[in-house]
Amino acid sequence: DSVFGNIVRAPEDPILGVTVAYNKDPSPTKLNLGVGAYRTEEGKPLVLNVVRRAEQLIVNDRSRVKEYLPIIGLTDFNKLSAKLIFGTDSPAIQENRVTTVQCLSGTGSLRVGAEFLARHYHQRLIYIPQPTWGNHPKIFTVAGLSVKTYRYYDPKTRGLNFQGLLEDLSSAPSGAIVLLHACAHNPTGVDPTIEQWKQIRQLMRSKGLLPFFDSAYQGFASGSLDADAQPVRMFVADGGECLAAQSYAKNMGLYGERVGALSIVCKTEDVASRVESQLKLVIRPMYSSPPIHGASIVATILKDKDMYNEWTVELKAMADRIISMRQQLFDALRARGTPGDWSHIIKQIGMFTFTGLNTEQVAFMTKEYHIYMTSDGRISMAGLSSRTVPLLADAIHAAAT
Ligand SMILES: Cc1ncc(COP(=O)(O)O)c(CN[C@@H](CCC(=O)O)C(=O)O)c1O
Repeated sequence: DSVFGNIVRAPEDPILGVTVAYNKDPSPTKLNLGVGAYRTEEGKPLVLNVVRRAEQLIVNDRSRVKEYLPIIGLTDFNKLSAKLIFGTDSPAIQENRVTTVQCLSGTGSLRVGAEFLARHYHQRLIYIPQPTWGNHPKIFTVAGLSVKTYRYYDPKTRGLNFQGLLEDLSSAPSGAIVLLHACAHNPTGVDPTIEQWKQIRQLMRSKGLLPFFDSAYQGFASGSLDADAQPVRMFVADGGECLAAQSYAKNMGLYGERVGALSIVCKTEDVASRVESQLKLVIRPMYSSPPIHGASIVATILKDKDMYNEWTVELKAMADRIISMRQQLFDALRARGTPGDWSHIIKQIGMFTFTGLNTEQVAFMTKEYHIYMTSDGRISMAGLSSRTVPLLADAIHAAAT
Protein backbone atom coordinates (compact mmCIF):
# COMPACT_ATOMS: atom_id res chain seq x y z
CA ASP A 1 0.00 0.00 0.00
CA SER A 2 1.02 3.61 -0.63
CA VAL A 3 3.27 5.46 1.76
CA PHE A 4 0.86 8.38 1.25
CA GLY A 5 -2.19 6.21 2.02
CA ASN A 6 -2.92 8.15 5.19
CA ILE A 7 -3.32 11.51 3.39
CA VAL A 8 -6.82 13.02 3.70
CA ARG A 9 -8.39 15.02 0.86
CA ALA A 10 -7.92 18.78 1.33
CA PRO A 11 -10.84 21.16 0.77
CA GLU A 12 -10.86 23.39 -2.32
CA ASP A 13 -9.59 26.95 -1.82
CA PRO A 14 -12.52 29.27 -0.91
CA ILE A 15 -11.70 31.58 -3.85
CA LEU A 16 -10.01 29.41 -6.49
CA GLY A 17 -12.42 26.56 -5.71
CA VAL A 18 -15.28 28.70 -7.04
CA THR A 19 -13.75 28.47 -10.52
CA VAL A 20 -13.40 24.69 -10.11
CA ALA A 21 -17.15 24.45 -9.35
CA TYR A 22 -17.98 26.90 -12.17
CA ASN A 23 -16.05 24.85 -14.70
CA LYS A 24 -18.02 21.73 -13.73
CA ASP A 25 -21.41 23.42 -14.25
CA PRO A 26 -22.92 22.55 -17.70
CA SER A 27 -25.40 25.45 -17.56
CA PRO A 28 -25.17 27.73 -20.64
CA THR A 29 -26.06 30.78 -18.51
CA LYS A 30 -23.55 30.18 -15.70
CA LEU A 31 -21.66 33.27 -14.52
CA ASN A 32 -18.30 33.29 -12.70
CA LEU A 33 -18.09 36.24 -10.31
CA GLY A 34 -15.59 34.50 -8.03
CA VAL A 35 -11.92 34.99 -8.88
CA GLY A 36 -10.72 38.57 -9.12
CA ALA A 37 -9.66 38.43 -12.76
CA TYR A 38 -10.70 41.04 -15.33
CA ARG A 39 -13.12 40.08 -18.11
CA THR A 40 -14.18 42.17 -21.13
CA GLU A 41 -17.76 43.07 -22.07
CA GLU A 42 -17.68 39.82 -24.06
CA GLY A 43 -16.78 37.97 -20.85
CA LYS A 44 -13.30 37.11 -22.06
CA PRO A 45 -9.90 37.48 -20.33
CA LEU A 46 -7.96 40.52 -21.62
CA VAL A 47 -4.36 40.70 -22.78
CA LEU A 48 -3.56 44.43 -22.94
CA ASN A 49 -2.47 45.74 -26.35
CA VAL A 50 0.58 47.33 -24.75
CA VAL A 51 1.54 43.93 -23.31
CA ARG A 52 1.29 42.36 -26.79
CA ARG A 53 3.47 45.19 -28.15
CA ALA A 54 6.07 44.73 -25.42
CA GLU A 55 6.13 40.98 -26.00
CA GLN A 56 6.73 41.49 -29.72
CA LEU A 57 9.70 43.76 -28.98
CA ILE A 58 11.11 41.17 -26.58
CA VAL A 59 10.62 38.23 -28.94
CA ASN A 60 12.12 40.12 -31.91
CA ASP A 61 15.16 41.25 -29.88
CA ARG A 62 17.69 38.57 -30.80
CA SER A 63 20.15 39.90 -28.22
CA ARG A 64 17.93 38.68 -25.39
CA VAL A 65 18.93 35.39 -23.74
CA LYS A 66 17.33 33.07 -21.21
CA GLU A 67 20.07 33.18 -18.58
CA TYR A 68 19.27 32.99 -14.86
CA LEU A 69 18.20 36.29 -13.37
CA PRO A 70 20.00 37.35 -10.17
CA ILE A 71 18.35 36.09 -6.97
CA ILE A 72 16.66 39.49 -6.52
CA GLY A 73 15.44 39.52 -10.12
CA LEU A 74 15.60 41.91 -13.07
CA THR A 75 17.33 45.12 -11.98
CA ASP A 76 15.41 47.43 -14.36
CA PHE A 77 12.13 45.89 -13.24
CA ASN A 78 12.97 46.41 -9.56
CA LYS A 79 13.95 50.06 -10.00
CA LEU A 80 10.90 50.83 -12.15
CA SER A 81 8.53 49.02 -9.77
CA ALA A 82 9.79 51.08 -6.84
CA LYS A 83 9.20 54.28 -8.84
CA LEU A 84 5.72 53.14 -9.80
CA ILE A 85 4.53 52.75 -6.24
CA PHE A 86 6.66 55.30 -4.34
CA GLY A 87 6.68 57.95 -7.08
CA THR A 88 9.43 58.94 -9.53
CA ASP A 89 10.46 61.79 -7.18
CA SER A 90 10.49 59.72 -4.00
CA PRO A 91 13.18 60.96 -1.57
CA ALA A 92 13.53 57.40 -0.24
CA ILE A 93 14.53 56.24 -3.73
CA GLN A 94 16.82 59.23 -4.31
CA GLU A 95 18.58 58.49 -0.99
CA ASN A 96 18.95 54.80 -1.95
CA ARG A 97 16.98 53.74 1.14
CA VAL A 98 14.73 51.34 -0.75
CA THR A 99 15.53 47.75 -1.56
CA THR A 100 13.27 46.04 -4.09
CA VAL A 101 13.31 42.35 -5.02
CA GLN A 102 11.34 40.75 -7.86
CA CYS A 103 9.05 38.04 -6.47
CA LEU A 104 6.39 35.64 -7.72
CA SER A 105 3.54 38.11 -8.08
CA GLY A 106 1.73 39.55 -5.05
CA THR A 107 1.53 36.28 -3.16
CA GLY A 108 5.26 35.65 -3.51
CA SER A 109 6.09 39.21 -2.47
CA LEU A 110 3.97 38.86 0.67
CA ARG A 111 5.54 35.49 1.45
CA VAL A 112 9.15 36.67 1.03
CA GLY A 113 8.39 39.71 3.19
CA ALA A 114 6.75 37.54 5.85
CA GLU A 115 9.66 35.06 5.91
CA PHE A 116 12.12 37.96 6.18
CA LEU A 117 10.19 39.52 9.09
CA ALA A 118 9.87 36.17 10.90
CA ARG A 119 13.66 35.82 10.79
CA HIS A 120 14.87 39.39 11.35
CA TYR A 121 12.15 41.52 12.95
CA HIS A 122 11.76 41.59 16.74
CA GLN A 123 7.92 41.45 16.70
CA ARG A 124 6.30 38.34 15.18
CA LEU A 125 2.79 39.66 15.61
CA ILE A 126 0.99 40.82 12.45
CA TYR A 127 -2.44 42.49 12.45
CA ILE A 128 -4.59 41.91 9.36
CA PRO A 129 -7.95 43.55 8.59
CA GLN A 130 -11.20 41.73 9.37
CA PRO A 131 -12.15 40.60 6.72
CA THR A 132 -9.23 40.39 4.32
CA TRP A 133 -8.05 38.34 1.33
CA GLY A 134 -8.39 34.70 2.39
CA ASN A 135 -4.77 33.86 1.59
CA HIS A 136 -3.31 36.53 3.92
CA PRO A 137 -3.56 34.59 7.23
CA LYS A 138 -2.23 31.44 5.54
CA ILE A 139 0.82 33.18 4.08
CA PHE A 140 1.77 34.88 7.35
CA THR A 141 1.12 31.82 9.52
CA VAL A 142 3.15 29.46 7.35
CA ALA A 143 6.00 32.01 7.37
CA GLY A 144 6.11 31.85 11.17
CA LEU A 145 4.29 35.06 12.14
CA SER A 146 1.36 35.04 14.55
CA VAL A 147 -1.77 36.60 13.13
CA LYS A 148 -4.32 38.85 14.85
CA THR A 149 -7.08 40.88 13.25
CA TYR A 150 -8.08 44.51 13.50
CA ARG A 151 -11.69 45.60 12.96
CA TYR A 152 -12.14 47.01 9.44
CA TYR A 153 -15.60 46.45 7.94
CA ASP A 154 -18.90 47.56 9.48
CA PRO A 155 -21.71 45.22 8.28
CA LYS A 156 -24.34 47.75 9.41
CA THR A 157 -23.10 50.59 7.20
CA ARG A 158 -21.29 48.29 4.78
CA GLY A 159 -18.50 50.82 5.16
CA LEU A 160 -15.35 51.25 7.25
CA ASN A 161 -15.43 50.59 11.01
CA PHE A 162 -12.96 53.41 11.54
CA GLN A 163 -13.41 53.64 15.31
CA GLY A 164 -12.88 49.90 15.67
CA LEU A 165 -9.81 50.10 13.47
CA LEU A 166 -8.28 52.89 15.55
CA GLU A 167 -9.08 51.14 18.85
CA ASP A 168 -7.58 47.83 17.72
CA LEU A 169 -4.40 49.43 16.36
CA SER A 170 -4.13 51.58 19.51
CA SER A 171 -4.15 48.46 21.67
CA ALA A 172 -1.63 46.60 19.49
CA PRO A 173 1.75 46.07 21.20
CA SER A 174 4.36 48.57 20.01
CA GLY A 175 6.31 47.34 17.00
CA ALA A 176 3.55 45.02 15.80
CA ILE A 177 3.33 44.58 12.02
CA VAL A 178 0.13 45.89 10.39
CA LEU A 179 -1.02 44.68 6.98
CA LEU A 180 -2.65 47.47 4.99
CA HIS A 181 -4.40 47.13 1.63
CA ALA A 182 -2.88 50.01 -0.37
CA CYS A 183 -6.17 50.54 -2.30
CA ALA A 184 -9.30 48.63 -3.39
CA HIS A 185 -9.67 46.53 -0.23
CA ASN A 186 -10.41 42.88 -0.93
CA PRO A 187 -13.14 41.64 -0.26
CA THR A 188 -15.03 44.74 0.96
CA GLY A 189 -14.21 47.38 -1.67
CA VAL A 190 -14.09 49.83 1.26
CA ASP A 191 -11.03 52.13 1.51
CA PRO A 192 -10.20 54.72 4.18
CA THR A 193 -10.48 58.35 3.00
CA ILE A 194 -7.24 60.32 2.70
CA GLU A 195 -8.16 62.05 5.97
CA GLN A 196 -8.60 58.69 7.68
CA TRP A 197 -5.29 57.47 6.22
CA LYS A 198 -3.61 60.50 7.81
CA GLN A 199 -4.98 59.46 11.21
CA ILE A 200 -3.97 55.84 10.67
CA ARG A 201 -0.43 56.90 9.75
CA GLN A 202 -0.19 59.21 12.77
CA LEU A 203 -1.36 56.49 15.13
CA MET A 204 0.89 53.80 13.64
CA ARG A 205 4.01 55.96 13.72
CA SER A 206 3.28 57.05 17.31
CA LYS A 207 3.13 53.40 18.37
CA GLY A 208 6.04 52.24 16.23
CA LEU A 209 3.76 49.85 14.30
CA LEU A 210 5.38 48.52 11.10
CA PRO A 211 3.29 49.05 7.93
CA PHE A 212 3.23 46.16 5.44
CA PHE A 213 1.33 47.39 2.35
CA ASP A 214 -0.27 44.94 -0.03
CA SER A 215 -0.68 46.71 -3.38
CA ALA A 216 -2.44 44.29 -5.72
CA TYR A 217 -4.69 46.80 -7.49
CA GLN A 218 -2.71 50.00 -8.07
CA GLY A 219 -4.55 51.94 -10.77
CA PHE A 220 -7.53 49.61 -10.63
CA ALA A 221 -9.39 51.47 -7.89
CA SER A 222 -9.56 55.03 -9.23
CA GLY A 223 -8.08 54.42 -12.66
CA SER A 224 -5.07 56.53 -11.65
CA LEU A 225 -1.78 54.87 -10.67
CA ASP A 226 -0.69 57.91 -8.69
CA ALA A 227 -3.99 58.46 -6.85
CA ASP A 228 -4.09 54.81 -5.78
CA ALA A 229 -0.55 55.02 -4.41
CA GLN A 230 -1.23 58.07 -2.19
CA PRO A 231 -1.62 56.12 1.09
CA VAL A 232 1.71 54.32 0.56
CA ARG A 233 3.46 57.54 -0.42
CA MET A 234 2.07 59.29 2.66
CA PHE A 235 3.82 56.80 4.94
CA VAL A 236 7.09 56.91 2.99
CA ALA A 237 7.03 60.72 2.99
CA ASP A 238 7.33 60.81 6.80
CA GLY A 239 10.74 59.14 6.59
CA GLY A 240 9.57 56.03 8.41
CA GLU A 241 10.16 52.42 7.39
CA CYS A 242 7.67 50.09 5.70
CA LEU A 243 7.26 47.09 3.43
CA ALA A 244 5.25 47.07 0.20
CA ALA A 245 4.21 44.06 -1.90
CA GLN A 246 3.27 44.79 -5.53
CA SER A 247 1.42 42.65 -8.03
CA TYR A 248 1.11 43.19 -11.81
CA ALA A 249 -1.49 40.42 -12.11
CA LYS A 250 -4.52 42.70 -12.34
CA ASN A 251 -3.30 46.13 -13.41
CA MET A 252 -1.23 44.77 -16.28
CA GLY A 253 -3.22 41.56 -16.81
CA LEU A 254 -0.16 39.40 -16.17
CA TYR A 255 -1.95 36.91 -13.89
CA GLY A 256 -0.23 33.74 -15.05
CA GLU A 257 3.20 35.38 -15.53
CA ARG A 258 3.49 35.74 -11.75
CA VAL A 259 5.11 39.20 -11.77
CA GLY A 260 5.50 41.10 -8.49
CA ALA A 261 7.96 42.91 -6.26
CA LEU A 262 8.66 43.34 -2.57
CA SER A 263 10.12 46.68 -1.47
CA ILE A 264 11.46 47.49 1.99
CA VAL A 265 11.92 51.19 2.76
CA CYS A 266 14.67 51.63 5.35
CA LYS A 267 16.15 54.51 7.33
CA THR A 268 19.54 54.47 5.63
CA GLU A 269 21.25 53.19 2.48
CA ASP A 270 23.49 50.95 4.56
CA VAL A 271 20.52 49.29 6.27
CA ALA A 272 18.79 48.85 2.91
CA SER A 273 21.80 47.05 1.47
CA ARG A 274 22.09 44.77 4.51
CA VAL A 275 18.37 44.03 4.29
CA GLU A 276 18.80 43.16 0.61
CA SER A 277 21.62 40.74 1.45
CA GLN A 278 19.32 38.92 3.90
CA LEU A 279 16.40 38.89 1.43
CA LYS A 280 18.69 36.92 -0.91
CA LEU A 281 19.11 34.26 1.80
CA VAL A 282 15.31 33.97 2.06
CA ILE A 283 14.80 33.67 -1.72
CA ARG A 284 17.68 31.37 -2.68
CA PRO A 285 16.33 28.20 -0.94
CA MET A 286 12.70 29.11 -1.76
CA TYR A 287 12.82 29.41 -5.58
CA SER A 288 16.41 30.61 -6.21
CA SER A 289 15.57 33.27 -8.82
CA PRO A 290 12.38 34.62 -10.43
CA PRO A 291 11.06 34.17 -14.03
CA ILE A 292 12.42 36.48 -16.70
CA HIS A 293 9.55 36.90 -19.21
CA GLY A 294 6.86 38.73 -17.23
CA ALA A 295 9.34 41.09 -15.58
CA SER A 296 10.81 41.90 -19.01
CA ILE A 297 7.33 42.85 -20.27
CA VAL A 298 6.77 45.16 -17.29
CA ALA A 299 10.22 46.77 -17.57
CA THR A 300 9.75 47.31 -21.33
CA ILE A 301 6.46 49.12 -20.70
CA LEU A 302 7.51 51.17 -17.66
CA LYS A 303 10.74 52.45 -19.21
CA ASP A 304 9.12 53.68 -22.44
CA LYS A 305 7.05 56.86 -22.11
CA ASP A 306 4.66 56.02 -24.95
CA MET A 307 4.07 52.47 -23.75
CA TYR A 308 3.60 53.69 -20.17
CA ASN A 309 0.98 56.18 -21.38
CA GLU A 310 -0.74 53.50 -23.48
CA TRP A 311 -0.82 51.30 -20.39
CA THR A 312 -2.46 54.03 -18.29
CA VAL A 313 -5.15 54.46 -20.96
CA GLU A 314 -5.93 50.73 -21.06
CA LEU A 315 -5.83 50.54 -17.26
CA LYS A 316 -8.31 53.40 -16.90
CA ALA A 317 -10.59 51.72 -19.43
CA MET A 318 -10.65 48.58 -17.26
CA ALA A 319 -11.34 50.60 -14.11
CA ASP A 320 -14.06 52.58 -15.88
CA ARG A 321 -15.76 49.44 -17.15
CA ILE A 322 -15.92 48.08 -13.62
CA ILE A 323 -17.36 51.37 -12.36
CA SER A 324 -20.04 51.25 -15.07
CA MET A 325 -20.90 47.69 -13.99
CA ARG A 326 -21.45 49.04 -10.47
CA GLN A 327 -23.85 51.67 -11.72
CA GLN A 328 -25.72 49.21 -14.00
CA LEU A 329 -26.15 46.66 -11.20
CA PHE A 330 -27.33 49.33 -8.76
CA ASP A 331 -29.83 50.69 -11.33
CA ALA A 332 -31.07 47.17 -12.15
CA LEU A 333 -31.77 46.41 -8.47
CA ARG A 334 -33.53 49.73 -8.02
CA ALA A 335 -35.64 49.06 -11.12
CA ARG A 336 -36.65 45.73 -9.59
CA GLY A 337 -37.44 47.31 -6.25
CA THR A 338 -35.14 44.79 -4.57
CA PRO A 339 -35.60 45.23 -0.81
CA GLY A 340 -32.64 46.79 1.03
CA ASP A 341 -30.21 49.65 0.49
CA TRP A 342 -27.83 48.76 -2.36
CA SER A 343 -25.95 52.06 -2.53
CA HIS A 344 -22.80 50.34 -1.26
CA ILE A 345 -22.51 48.81 -4.76
CA ILE A 346 -21.66 52.25 -6.17
CA LYS A 347 -19.80 53.52 -3.08
CA GLN A 348 -17.35 50.60 -2.91
CA ILE A 349 -14.23 50.74 -5.08
CA GLY A 350 -11.99 48.35 -7.04
CA MET A 351 -12.70 44.92 -8.39
CA PHE A 352 -15.11 43.63 -5.78
CA THR A 353 -18.49 44.38 -4.31
CA PHE A 354 -19.13 43.05 -0.83
CA THR A 355 -22.85 42.56 -1.33
CA GLY A 356 -23.87 41.67 2.22
CA LEU A 357 -25.59 38.51 0.94
CA ASN A 358 -25.13 35.63 3.41
CA THR A 359 -23.91 32.10 2.70
CA GLU A 360 -27.45 30.72 2.32
CA GLN A 361 -28.36 33.43 -0.19
CA VAL A 362 -25.11 32.80 -2.09
CA ALA A 363 -25.83 29.04 -2.17
CA PHE A 364 -29.36 29.78 -3.43
CA MET A 365 -28.00 32.00 -6.24
CA THR A 366 -25.53 29.33 -7.28
CA LYS A 367 -28.10 26.53 -7.20
CA GLU A 368 -31.01 28.37 -8.84
CA TYR A 369 -29.21 30.89 -11.10
CA HIS A 370 -25.75 29.35 -11.66
CA ILE A 371 -24.10 32.47 -10.28
CA TYR A 372 -20.64 31.61 -8.91
CA MET A 373 -19.21 33.85 -6.19
CA THR A 374 -17.36 33.44 -2.90
CA SER A 375 -19.49 32.34 0.05
CA ASP A 376 -18.81 35.61 1.91
CA GLY A 377 -21.03 37.42 -0.59
CA ARG A 378 -18.18 39.01 -2.57
CA ILE A 379 -18.65 39.43 -6.31
CA SER A 380 -15.99 40.28 -8.83
CA MET A 381 -17.52 43.18 -10.80
CA ALA A 382 -14.97 42.49 -13.52
CA GLY A 383 -16.84 39.27 -14.29
CA LEU A 384 -20.00 41.19 -15.20
CA SER A 385 -21.07 42.65 -18.54
CA SER A 386 -24.09 44.72 -19.65
CA ARG A 387 -25.53 41.48 -20.99
CA THR A 388 -25.24 39.60 -17.68
CA VAL A 389 -26.17 42.36 -15.20
CA PRO A 390 -29.93 41.58 -15.55
CA LEU A 391 -29.30 37.91 -14.73
CA LEU A 392 -27.37 38.81 -11.58
CA ALA A 393 -29.96 41.41 -10.59
CA ASP A 394 -32.73 38.78 -10.97
CA ALA A 395 -30.74 36.38 -8.80
CA ILE A 396 -30.05 38.96 -6.08
CA HIS A 397 -33.68 40.07 -6.19
CA ALA A 398 -34.87 36.51 -5.71
CA ALA A 399 -32.36 35.87 -2.94
CA ALA A 400 -33.15 39.13 -1.12
CA THR A 401 -36.94 38.91 -1.37
C1 LIG B 1 -5.29 41.76 -1.76
C2 LIG B 1 -4.59 40.77 -2.63
N1 LIG B 1 -3.26 40.58 -2.44
C3 LIG B 1 -2.57 39.70 -3.21
C4 LIG B 1 -3.20 38.97 -4.19
C5 LIG B 1 -2.34 37.98 -4.95
O1 LIG B 1 -2.32 38.16 -6.25
P1 LIG B 1 -1.18 37.51 -7.16
O2 LIG B 1 -1.90 36.79 -8.24
O3 LIG B 1 -0.35 36.59 -6.30
O4 LIG B 1 -0.37 38.67 -7.64
C6 LIG B 1 -4.60 39.11 -4.42
C7 LIG B 1 -5.32 38.32 -5.49
N2 LIG B 1 -6.62 37.89 -5.12
C8 LIG B 1 -7.59 37.65 -6.17
C9 LIG B 1 -7.10 36.63 -7.21
C10 LIG B 1 -7.31 35.16 -6.92
C11 LIG B 1 -6.56 34.74 -5.66
O5 LIG B 1 -5.32 34.52 -5.73
O6 LIG B 1 -7.23 34.66 -4.60
C12 LIG B 1 -8.93 37.29 -5.54
O7 LIG B 1 -9.08 37.57 -4.32
O8 LIG B 1 -9.81 36.84 -6.25
C13 LIG B 1 -5.30 40.04 -3.62
O9 LIG B 1 -6.62 40.23 -3.80
